[in-house]
Amino acid sequence: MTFAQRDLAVAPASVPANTGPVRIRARGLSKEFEIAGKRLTAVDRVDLDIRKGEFVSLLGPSGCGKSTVLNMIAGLIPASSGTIELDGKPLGAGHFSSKLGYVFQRDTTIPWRTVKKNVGFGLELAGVDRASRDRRVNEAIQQARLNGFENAFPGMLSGGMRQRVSLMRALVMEPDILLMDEPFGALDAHTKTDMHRLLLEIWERQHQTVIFVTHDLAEALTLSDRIILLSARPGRLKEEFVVDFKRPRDAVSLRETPEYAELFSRVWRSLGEEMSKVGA
Ligand SMILES: Nc1ncnc2c1ncn2[C@@H]1O[C@H](COP(=O)(O)OP(=O)(O)OP(=O)(O)O)[C@@H](O)[C@H]1O
Repeated sequence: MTFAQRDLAVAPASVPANTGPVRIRARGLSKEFEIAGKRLTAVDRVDLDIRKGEFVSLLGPSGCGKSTVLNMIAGLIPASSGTIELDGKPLGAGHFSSKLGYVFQRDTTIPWRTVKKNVGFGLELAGVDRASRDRRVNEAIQQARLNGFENAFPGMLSGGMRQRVSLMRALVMEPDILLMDEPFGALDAHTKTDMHRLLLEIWERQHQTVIFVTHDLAEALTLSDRIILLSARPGRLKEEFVVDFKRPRDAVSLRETPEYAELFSRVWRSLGEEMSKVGA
């Protein structure tokens, strides 16, 4: 199925996200770093089950190990102990699966390539032929409302537009698992909300399995099916929250509902306990 066909095939919204098969399973996942001769436990025995098509946010205070968990799942860094399985098969460090797409917080656009060439970079590396590449890139550019900027260089774009380029560069590869590390952390509130709308629009059609790292509770509530709260370092599982607001969601009007306010204050209290440990 092409990017466009898949995009048009509206996924059944009524299927509860948390009853599908487990795609990513982590057991006893731990990571120790050595800093100036001292061992630091960043992540401590984390167990995760992320189901097919689920949108899960990893939330926690700064430095609690969220990115470290994501990087271990991506195979970018090895775990000190524990296991990670993808569809029931062990996933070792360095085994970056073609099923996985990764979007980083920092600007990863390539300054000397145009928008079109940035979006198509992965397809080019994968050896996709010119005609299919052009078609897929053009569709992605339309979808991200970047038309008119195909031949612009990243330096000519706003931060939000650059992040849309990075997002589409990952999505054009049609990953069915998307790992996102505070992708909108550097954007102002309005641009961030625009990105939430774009991501929700795409996800609600394609239902990728998403792990989204953030320390922004409003963002986690807007986007996710489930929030996994990590404790202050060393990152341990503290609490899980099911976010069952109906979909499709509107990133702005959702925040005006009583359900949102109720869940926000519940998670806020638990997150606040961990935040205060960091500050102490
Ligand atoms: N490569 C590394 N070498 C040494 N220490 C590291 C390394 N990467 C992360 N750490 C440490 O591990 C801990 C967890 O870091 P991590 O970046 O995973 O946290 P985080 O929850 O994603 O933080 P933030 O929200 O601020 O991005 C921190 O104390 C950090 O200093």
